[in-house]
Formats: sequence, C-alpha cells, structure tokens
Amino acid sequence: MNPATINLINQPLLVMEAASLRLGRHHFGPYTLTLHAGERVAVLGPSGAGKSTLLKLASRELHHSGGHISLLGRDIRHYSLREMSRRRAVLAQTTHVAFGMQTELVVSLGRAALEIDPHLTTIVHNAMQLAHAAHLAGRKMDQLSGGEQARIHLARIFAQLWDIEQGLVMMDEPLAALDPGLQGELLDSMQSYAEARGHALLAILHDINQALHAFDRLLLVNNGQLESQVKADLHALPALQSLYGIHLGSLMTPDGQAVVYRKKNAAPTARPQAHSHLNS
Ligand SMILES: Nc1ncnc2c1ncn2[C@@H]1O[C@H](COP(=O)(O)OP(=O)(O)OP(=O)(O)O)[C@@H](O)[C@H]1O
Repeated sequence: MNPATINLINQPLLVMEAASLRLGRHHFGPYTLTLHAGERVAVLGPSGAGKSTLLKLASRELHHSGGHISLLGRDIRHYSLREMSRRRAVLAQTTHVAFGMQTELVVSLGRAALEIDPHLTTIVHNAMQLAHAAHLAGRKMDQLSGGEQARIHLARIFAQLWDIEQGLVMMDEPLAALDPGLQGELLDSMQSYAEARGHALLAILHDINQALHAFDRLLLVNNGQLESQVKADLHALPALQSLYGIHLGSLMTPDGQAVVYRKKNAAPTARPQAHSHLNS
C-alpha cells in the first residue's frame, strides 16, 4: 500500500469518553482520549499504573462500566467479534500458545475471522518478513526463544490488519523481549506498516527514548488515571519526571537526535505511589 494513496478519514478512530471500570478493589478511569487514523501514541507510566487496563478497555477485552467508548463513531459494544477483529489488532503483554504449533499457523490465526482468504499464504509470509521472523518458518512455537516467539506474535498482528486501511493496532510492551538492535528494527517495521495503511498505533512502552523518537503523542497513566497527554518531544520531560519520580536530563547526539537519561545523583523527586488511590 502506498501511504500517499490513503485519504485519512476525519472521523476519530477511537474515542474514550470518561471510560471507567472497577476490578476488585481497584478503580480505573475516567479515561478520556481521542485517537485518529495514522497517529502513533505511546502509553507510559509506572508499573501497576493501569496502562494494560486502559488498553484492555480500548480493545474491549474488558468492558467499561461507566462512560462511553466508540470505534469509528460506533459504540464498541455493538461490534461483532468478527468486525472487531477486522478493525483492531491487539498484541497482549503475554500470549500463551498451547502445544507446539507451527509458526505460520500462529501468524495465520490473526486472520481466523475471514471465511475466504485467498492471499493468506502470501500475507503470512510477508508479515513474517516484516517482523524479522521469516527464518522461523517451519519451526514449532515451543522450541523458540522468548524473543523469537515475540516476533511471531508481532507477525500475527501485522497479518491481521495487513490488507485493510485505518485500523487500530494496540501493543502491550511489544519490544520487551528483544535485543536493542531488533528493538530498533521492529520499531521501524511497526512505523512503516502503520504508515502504509493509515493505521493508528497505541503502544505501551517502558523506554522513554523509544516513545519520544517513534511516537507523536504520549499518554501518561498513573494511579489508574490518565494523568496527562503530551506531545512526544523534550517538552514532555517535566511531566515524565513527575510521572516516574525521577530526574531526567537530555543530550543531543552528533546527528541531532535528543537522548533522555536518568540523572543519577539528583535528589529523587517524590515517587508516585503506584495505585495508592486505586483502592478507593
Ligand atoms: N482483573 C483484575 N482484578 C483485580 N486487580 C487487577 C486486575 N487486573 C489488574 N489489576 C490490578 O490493577 C493494577 C493495574 O494493572 P495494569 O495491568 O493495568 O498495570 P500496568 O500499568 O499495565 O502495569 P505493568 O507496567 O506492570 O504491566 C495492578 O495493581 C493490578 O494488580
């Protein structure tokens, strides 16, 4: 697909209006945000802050009890499972595959909602190539390393929305199991994949530099709430410092790229208590 040929729709792809829910003693939300086709948005926050829960609400894995969530202007509760699977793809933090399934079969599961899929083999192959996993064809999942399995699951997500435009791709720590070289290459793959199709990317990350370099906007989540939304540039540093309770500095590399680092000797800022008021 050629990005130049995609007419991005004006209507927002995802709208969350004061969406909330309670899980046990924890209250999440209200989450209010709008995501447009073609946007790349990173979700950041301390461990246990409610990032995965936000993603699970947006993907309908969890059902909101308050507020409203819509996909392309339609209440997500009114989509059939098949319609949802052709509009949004979700890479969960951990995915367990039973038995020693073959890699191509796992990738093809991304397209299981389609009754007729004449280009399945080509799409599976291309998706594996884009996820740097083509060399894993023919292997069994239970004989792969964690990083290799992660690439197969990424290929599954690529395959799912390979042939549609303006979908929503949600990923929960997609790069966590990968070495630094592969992280960079797969970030590039995600960007080119989304850009070519006008897909929006909503990804939970723990790496501030990746979020600043590869994304347009940051959603800062803390204590089960969306604390703020900021542009992904160095102006976000004060908000990030307060989010994580650390001091951050930045350096400019010779090729003009800003790199953020944690200042070791600075007095710590008050570290936010993860979900201290989730238990209300
Ligand atoms: N089904 C559930 N029932 C009760 N509590 C839950 C449930 N799911 C998550 N929680 C709690 O809600 C809090 C937020 O969880 P969530 O997975 O959204 O955090 P997170 O920000 O994604 O964390 P991490 O970065 O560690 O993955 C955690 O304290 C977690 O234990």
